[in-house]
Amino acid sequence: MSGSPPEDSRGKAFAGGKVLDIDGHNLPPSPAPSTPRNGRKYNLMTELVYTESTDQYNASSVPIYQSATFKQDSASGGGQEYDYTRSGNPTRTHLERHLAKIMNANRALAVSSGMGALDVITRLLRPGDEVVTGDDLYGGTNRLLKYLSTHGGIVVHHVDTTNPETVQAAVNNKTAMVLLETPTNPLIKIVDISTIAAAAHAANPTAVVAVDNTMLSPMLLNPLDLGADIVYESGTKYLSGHHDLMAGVIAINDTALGEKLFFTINASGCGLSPFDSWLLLRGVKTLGVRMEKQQANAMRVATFLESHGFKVRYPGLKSHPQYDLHWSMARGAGAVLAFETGDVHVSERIVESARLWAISVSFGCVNSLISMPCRMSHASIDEKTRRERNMPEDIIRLCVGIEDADDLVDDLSRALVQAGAVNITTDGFRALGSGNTVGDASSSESS
Ligand SMILES: Cc1ncc(COP(=O)(O)O)c(C=O)c1O
Ligand SMILES: N[C@@H](CCSC[C@H](N)C(=O)O)C(=O)O
Repeated sequence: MSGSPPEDSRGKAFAGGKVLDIDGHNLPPSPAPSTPRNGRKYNLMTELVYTESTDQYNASSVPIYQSATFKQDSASGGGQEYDYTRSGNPTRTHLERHLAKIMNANRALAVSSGMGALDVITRLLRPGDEVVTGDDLYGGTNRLLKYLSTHGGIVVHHVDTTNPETVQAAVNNKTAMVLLETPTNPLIKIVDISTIAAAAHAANPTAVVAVDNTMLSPMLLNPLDLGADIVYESGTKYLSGHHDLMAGVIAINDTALGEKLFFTINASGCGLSPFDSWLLLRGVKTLGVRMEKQQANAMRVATFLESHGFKVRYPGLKSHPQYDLHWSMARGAGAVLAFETGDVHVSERIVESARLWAISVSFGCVNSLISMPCRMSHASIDEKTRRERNMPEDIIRLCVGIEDADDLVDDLSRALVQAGAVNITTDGFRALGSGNTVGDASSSESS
């Protein structure tokens, strides 16, 4: 599906050419797709901040076109780029072109939330279609898929996506979509995008492979380069980085697929607002520096926990069972990690003892968060299903921010001790039930 050359659909609309939607109707003029994906001039850290001004006054920060409608030159209903902000807005177009560039895509589309992005994508499905997806998925994704299987006539197969053969076995000629997350949320399992995309396309060439890249962001992973047809992510997380907006982003290479997705966005009215487009563009510019610091802090925290005997899930650690696979695809480990304590009440006490780490859902923000996924972000997955999918109730998720690493480790260390999560001796502490006591409870630099 991927790899079609870029095409300016706006040109077709203006030339009076017919661009038809999936049901055979004329499409409204859509804002021009981005410049070609290989049109990057600089390295990613530079491209994140570099945009060519499209403003008549050469404004350094793109203006917020806070206008719902645009005056037209004539009554003929054509001949200009924008008519109504639901269909297109200059601030949103500027953002979308910037996102397409950094997501290695021909086109990017900005919508009102990550779930809004998935909703748009799943409207490609028709009753009777099948979806193959993971058994460890963000709770909201699971909820939307469950809704579609209950009310939309879609058959959803949840399989172990860490095993490409299992995915391949689940794909058949009714499979319209393969939906992947890597690392998975919250168990931090790694999924081999290239192998699965190749196997899915071989088994059914019309199947669309969609990857949720929220956990890593385009800073660390480009699923389109690995054979995915669609990449989407919650812009609420790393892309914006400050938890001050909700946004979703979809990126594609295939022109026709892009038009279908744009049609749904315009028809359903979920395009990102001008103000949030501006905020997201501002956030993206610091994605590189934020991610570098967040990853360094996450590695420090993961190493600290592991050295004190906790079972830590983080692809930056060599102990991660899919370490090599992760690094064969990605440029970094991200800043979300999870660990278990063996006791749900101990986990609860750790979370509630933390002070610097805010008890909060979400991730990708500049400040550090701590949560219990089974009770918070993934509570919409019922307990029986969580058990069937081996989601440990005691799992704690840490979403690491840009604070001073010593402060983060010290606060966590204090919370572990206060919660009674560790055995303390004169020479240090170690996770309950994990063997010898090592480390020094009073120092973040221990072991
Ligand atoms: C992996 C993942 N995908 C998608 C979403 C949905 O994003 P949003 O909250 O912006 O709707 C979230 C979190 O909410 C998420 O964690
Ligand atoms: N109440 C919300 C929970 C949002 S979870 C946000 C984020 N994806 C995370 O993983 O923390 C809901 O029901 O969707």
